[in-house]
Amino acid sequence: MAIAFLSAERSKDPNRQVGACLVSENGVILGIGYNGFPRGCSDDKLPWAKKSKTGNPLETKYPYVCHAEVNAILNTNHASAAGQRLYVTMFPCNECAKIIIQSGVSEVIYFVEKRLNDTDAAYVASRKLLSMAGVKVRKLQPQMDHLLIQFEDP
Ligand SMILES: Nc1ccn([C@H]2C[C@H](O)[C@@H](COP(=O)(O)O)O2)c(=O)n1
Ligand SMILES: [Zn+2]
Repeated sequence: MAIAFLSAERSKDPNRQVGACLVSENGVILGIGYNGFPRGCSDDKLPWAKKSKTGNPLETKYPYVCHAEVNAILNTNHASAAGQRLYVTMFPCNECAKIIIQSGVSEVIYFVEKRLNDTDAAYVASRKLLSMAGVKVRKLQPQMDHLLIQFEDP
């Protein structure tokens, strides 16, 4: 999870930085991702706004941004994520849940949930899909509340 948090630091999303880390059954790191625009799509040419002043959704980040979970899965060299665990700083949305399921991930370990109530359809649908597909889901109970990384000569 600490690697997922580190990865989230690289996100350019001014409102929310999400990180994910895919590990094998044996705990070997296979892929890391954070939320960002697709490769070759410049951060300077696409909007990071949550809302558009004109009401045009194309002026917001949502149609363009790749979620951290998808990036972590796609960044691995493995054709299938079968048996693997995905650590993610935020509970996955329904679109990510579909990809998590289809790629064969066995377990999702998350840190926080975005949804504020039970009516947020994307997160309710996500839970429903993950449960139906038999993907284990659990909230991390961290054994530490921070991790210090100090850049100095060892
Ligand atoms: N599980 C998730 C949920 C969200 N994201 C990304 C997508 C956006 O860049 C950001 C959410 O923005 P907000 O609506 O809170 O301003 O987080 C993700 O990567 N994984
Ligand atoms: Zn998502």
